[in-house]
Amino acid sequence: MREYWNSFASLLGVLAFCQSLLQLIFPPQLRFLCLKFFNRIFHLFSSYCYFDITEIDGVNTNELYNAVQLYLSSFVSINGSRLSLTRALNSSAITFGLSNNDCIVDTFSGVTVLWEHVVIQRQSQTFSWRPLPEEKRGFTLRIKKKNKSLILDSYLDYIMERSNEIRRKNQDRLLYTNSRGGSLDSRGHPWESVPFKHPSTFDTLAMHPQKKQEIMDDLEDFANGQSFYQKTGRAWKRGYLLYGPPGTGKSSMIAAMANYLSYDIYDLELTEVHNNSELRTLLMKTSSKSIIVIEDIDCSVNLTNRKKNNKRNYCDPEVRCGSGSACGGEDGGNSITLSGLLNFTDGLWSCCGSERIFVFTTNHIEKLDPALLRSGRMDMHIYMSYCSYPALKILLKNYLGYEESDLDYHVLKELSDVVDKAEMTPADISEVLIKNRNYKQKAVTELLEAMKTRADRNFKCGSLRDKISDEEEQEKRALETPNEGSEFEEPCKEGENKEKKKS
Ligand SMILES: Nc1ncnc2c1ncn2[C@@H]1O[C@H](COP(=O)(O)OP(=O)(O)OP(=O)(O)O)[C@@H](O)[C@H]1O
Ligand SMILES: [Mg+2]
Repeated sequence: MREYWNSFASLLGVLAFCQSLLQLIFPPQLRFLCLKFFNRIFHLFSSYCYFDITEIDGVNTNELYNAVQLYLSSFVSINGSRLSLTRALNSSAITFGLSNNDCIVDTFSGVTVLWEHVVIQRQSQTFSWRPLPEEKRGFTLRIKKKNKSLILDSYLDYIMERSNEIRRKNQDRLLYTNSRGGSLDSRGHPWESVPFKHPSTFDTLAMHPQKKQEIMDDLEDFANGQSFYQKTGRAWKRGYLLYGPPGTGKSSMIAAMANYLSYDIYDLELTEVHNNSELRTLLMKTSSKSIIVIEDIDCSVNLTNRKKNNKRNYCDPEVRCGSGSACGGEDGGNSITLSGLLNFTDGLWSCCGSERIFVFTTNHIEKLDPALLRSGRMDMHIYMSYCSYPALKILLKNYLGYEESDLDYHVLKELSDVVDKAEMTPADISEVLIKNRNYKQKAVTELLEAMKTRADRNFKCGSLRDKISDEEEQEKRALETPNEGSEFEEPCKEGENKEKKKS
């Protein structure tokens, strides 16, 4: 045994001597070239080839890296021996991942591949125009050279598909916001995200069941319509305009849509967008299977029609000063224009990515520019109305567990008579029901009382309004030089005006 150790020690000595000799003879550059050369030779004769998938590709986030990470996380918990566990802020799901510099084997169509998660420290002196993560992360895929075509043709596509599926099914969907005002994070993203957990669904949404079904069918058709959109040459996107008084469920409807289709939501805050090109960047960074929302579009920014904009926009950075210029305009330096927004929803840029839904909401549809409303731009205009009787029944069921048959016939009759006249929003009604949800009878009685009071008030206000506007009308007509002949037409005009007011 001692002899064996002696010869091993002398061998090490010889090796150390050879190494120092080599270092003496070969300068470092030459050594590096030699190593590279031997590496090449090794790869030439090796039966394997390698693919590096880095987390950041130049300056952009590499989607394939995220997809691989997600894909591996689906089976790494069973096969891996050393795992990294992560849980995003506010998320309920724990994600398994491959530990740093660890490997895992996968099989696809009978072919075995090896994945290695490579993590190295980033050199601090590396120059970058934005902060980069401290570690360089990537996956290395090792496959047999003879299987290269199979892997490149189908395996990577399969990974992308699977990762999308996994993300939709297992992971929390995300609610994105651009509240950082255009600045990018270390991975080059202008959006910030939190897990999306809104409980609103089409079941909890109080609206006419037929209208609800129409919307659900439309969403379903859209989600399954890839080949239709392809065949007809249309971008795979759809626009919904939700309008109606506050508290009628526009935001709840968006949440229900996202939950129904399992889509992410991008809540676009227009006041945080400085110009049209920033808007385009935001659009480019949205993923497919998502809903892009602009709430209260009438009050977000001063969007006037394109003609007016053209006149006014001598100070539009994109027209004159070049993108990013800081020349202020009427709207205090915010140079996002209606045409920019229209391009965002409808132009060439709107179809980067696919399967996306645009939803705009407003309380005042009459304030919107007709260009935004023309058909093809917002495919469906959905009026979210005051609570109707069918919607009221849904609220009674959801909040109190009351079916129609559980309520007294007379109470039902009273409710159905007064609900339209009361003009109460589902938000108003749900407030009354929540307050008394432990005393169901009391809840119904109080609701009926509240509705009657509102209906009474509306009636009085309505007749007062009619009276005032009739007087105003008469005064106006008196000032507009009345002539004898016009008296003949008077009753008819008045009738018309009343009709208009009603509508
Ligand atoms: N149609 C509805 N069905 C069920 N609940 C509703 C409905 N409308 C409103 N609500 C309730 O009222 C609350 C406010 O509704 P929501 O925020 O969706 O209204 P909104 O129309 O978006 O209002 P705003 O125009 O002020 O943004 C919600 O939390 C929800 O509980
Ligand atoms: Mg809302």
